[in-house]
Amino acid sequence: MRLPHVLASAAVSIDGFLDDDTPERLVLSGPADLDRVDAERAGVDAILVGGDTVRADDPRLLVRSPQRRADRLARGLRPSPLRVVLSSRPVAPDARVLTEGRELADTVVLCGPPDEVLDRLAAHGVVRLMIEGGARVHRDFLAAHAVDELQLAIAPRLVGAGPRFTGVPLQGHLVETRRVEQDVLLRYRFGDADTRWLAEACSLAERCPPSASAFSVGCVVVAADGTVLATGHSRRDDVLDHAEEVALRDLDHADPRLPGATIYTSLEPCGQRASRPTTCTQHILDAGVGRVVMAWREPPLFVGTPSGAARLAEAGVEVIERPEFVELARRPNLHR
Ligand SMILES: NC(=O)C1=CN([C@@H]2O[C@H](COP(=O)(O)OP(=O)(O)OC[C@H]3O[C@@H](n4cnc5c(N)ncnc54)[C@H](OP(=O)(O)O)[C@@H]3O)[C@@H](O)[C@H]2O)C=CC1
Ligand SMILES: Nc1c(N[C@@H]2O[C@H](COP(=O)(O)O)[C@@H](O)[C@H]2O)[nH]c(=O)[nH]c1=O
Repeated sequence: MRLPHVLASAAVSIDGFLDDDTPERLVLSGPADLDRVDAERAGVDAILVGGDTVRADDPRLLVRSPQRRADRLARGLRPSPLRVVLSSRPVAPDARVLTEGRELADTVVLCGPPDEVLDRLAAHGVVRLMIEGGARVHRDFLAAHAVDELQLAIAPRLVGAGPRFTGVPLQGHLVETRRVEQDVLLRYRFGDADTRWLAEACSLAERCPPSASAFSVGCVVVAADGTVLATGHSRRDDVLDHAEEVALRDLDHADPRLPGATIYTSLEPCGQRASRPTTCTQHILDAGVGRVVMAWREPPLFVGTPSGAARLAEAGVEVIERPEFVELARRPNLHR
């Protein structure tokens, strides 16, 4: 996994179009899906579009919800993510990405191949990037194998003519289908199994209610055949909840798939805790899960000597650490 983590987001018609062939802007998503996209915007560091999308749609590319803007501010972020326009020429001075919301977000214009653009954004501290189109930008980033997650909303209409959502030959892995009123959201991830499930665990960590006195962690339990058995994130059901604890709580420990399953977690499972008597390390051992893939080794912030990974390894669990995910795992943590 390289940084930034890239979420490509698009709305298409049933027949695969991103827009029609008229000059008027076509909004395919219904209100609930636009609100879902707004929540995704609030969870990234930058939103990127191509120059033709700016010329065709004149978007503002801002988080719309006042509550989400306030939540970002409370996390020490700008109210809305950095706006990035990919273009070989200057953006028209009257474009809304330049004239509107300047107090909420900056706008930069970048030019160059996807890898270079991503390196420049990473160097400026962008850990999560959302690409909102258009067709060419989606195609170029997919072709460069630079997309980690694709969110495709299918709207209930046929368009007939216009720019299509066109990719390249690339195998995706379906991680979720969700009805959003009249639209259907399809979520795909790319890459090998460990990479895509650890990235998914890090994305789940973004859902944690913020806390100054506990970590924000996400976790996915995946069977050997790729079936997701459970997911969890910190404080999911109760303020004291840990991610692995809630995921394993949802499972029957007699499930024969658990010994062959892997727990993907954005933080090393706790080996000591003050909040409850049973550690996540113990929950994992009790459930008999055979493999743990983790992103961030627990820093000695809340307990003196974090020891979860060592205890799991001593007990015969295969433990794999993927340090290239550390920045992604740290991002939702206020005290990082
Ligand atoms: N339904 C949906 O979710 C969405 C639909 N859309 C629709 O998509 C259409 C636009 O898509 P499309 O026409 O493919 O255009 P894009 O928005 O993908 O922009 C392509 C243009 O951006 C510039 N550009 C792209 N990549 C780079 C790069 N790496 N470096 C420098 N410049 C770059 C180039 O133009 P130049 O250098 O001349 O600026 C290029 O022609 C519109 O109709 C819009 O409504 C758009 C977003 C979302
Ligand atoms: N049409 C369309 C999308 N279009 C995207 O949203 C941008 C408009 O942003 P804003 O001006 O901030 O509202 C537009 O330029 C394009 O990137 N997105 C979606 O989720 N669903 C849709 O149907």
